Amino acid sequence: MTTIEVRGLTKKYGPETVVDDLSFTVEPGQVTGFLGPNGAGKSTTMRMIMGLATPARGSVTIGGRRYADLPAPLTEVGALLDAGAVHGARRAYDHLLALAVSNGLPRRRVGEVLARTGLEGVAGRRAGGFSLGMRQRLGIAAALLGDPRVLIFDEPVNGLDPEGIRWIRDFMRALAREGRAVLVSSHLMSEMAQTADHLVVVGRGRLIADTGMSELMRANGAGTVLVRTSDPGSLARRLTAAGATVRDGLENSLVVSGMTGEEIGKLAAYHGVALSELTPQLASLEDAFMELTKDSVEYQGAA
Ligand SMILES: Nc1ncnc2c1ncn2[C@@H]1O[C@H](COP(=O)(O)OP(=O)(O)OP(=O)(O)O)[C@@H](O)[C@H]1O
Repeated sequence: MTTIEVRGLTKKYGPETVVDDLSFTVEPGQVTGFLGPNGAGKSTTMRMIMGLATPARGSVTIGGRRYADLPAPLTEVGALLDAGAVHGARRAYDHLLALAVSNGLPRRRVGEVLARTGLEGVAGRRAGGFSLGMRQRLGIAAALLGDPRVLIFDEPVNGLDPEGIRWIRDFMRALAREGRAVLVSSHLMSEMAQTADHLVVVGRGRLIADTGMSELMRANGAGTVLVRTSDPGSLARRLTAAGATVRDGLENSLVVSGMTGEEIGKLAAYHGVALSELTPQLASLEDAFMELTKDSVEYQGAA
């Protein structure tokens, strides 16, 4: 099983320390969200993992070896760092074929990754005419060419429409289910809450938190569901009898923990109770992130 081990990683640009003594591990079989405000050092860290920037101190290894020491890097680690990096005049198929050939990978991988990313239909089209979503898919196809155990994605959903976001999210989860180690950066907690199993939070280049998503949810009261109905009293009794914890919310609502929205909906339907609202609460998680990173946001907006 291949992991990424980041140990004491430090990077300076001039007098600025942009990554500061950072240590964390990216485990296989899960999506690790790399979260932090703009300028926190996420891209720089990812570039150091991929051997594209040199650390001032510290080390990064993939399966125990530095990127530069990997005999066939594309078969160990794939990365999507900049979706715009494809030559616009190149056809998608040719772009992938050139990468495969120059890295000693079998030609059949091109067809396989085009199929996996849903690009077969546009394989003969020039990348310059691709939408952002298609360019992202092409970048992901390139990252998958060597069938690597480790994948790194820098802000992959930035600028995508909801369907594109959904596709990338599901794709990352599928890659993790296959046992791969997936590291994905974002500056949005709401995005990570729906994608990541584990979170590494950074601010001003420093580690702020390294935690399981579910632990963070529990610690911050997320995972509760807001429920509204015309007879909250009787629904509260039924929910409590079913094992949930219920407290009164604002304006006659109930705040329920210990049951998912789906379970609450089914229970209400079973008892013939009409619900006017059923909303999973993520806000407290967003608040927790703001609180964690408030001292490390570079440009504070005026309140
Ligand atoms: N090549 C470079 N030369 C000088 N400074 C740089 C360079 N690359 C990044 N920086 C600076 O390093 C800091 C961290 O940038 P980085 O892009 O790693 O952050 P980030 O967390 O990925 O944020 P974003 O989401 O905005 O890309 C920023 O202050 C940035 O201006």
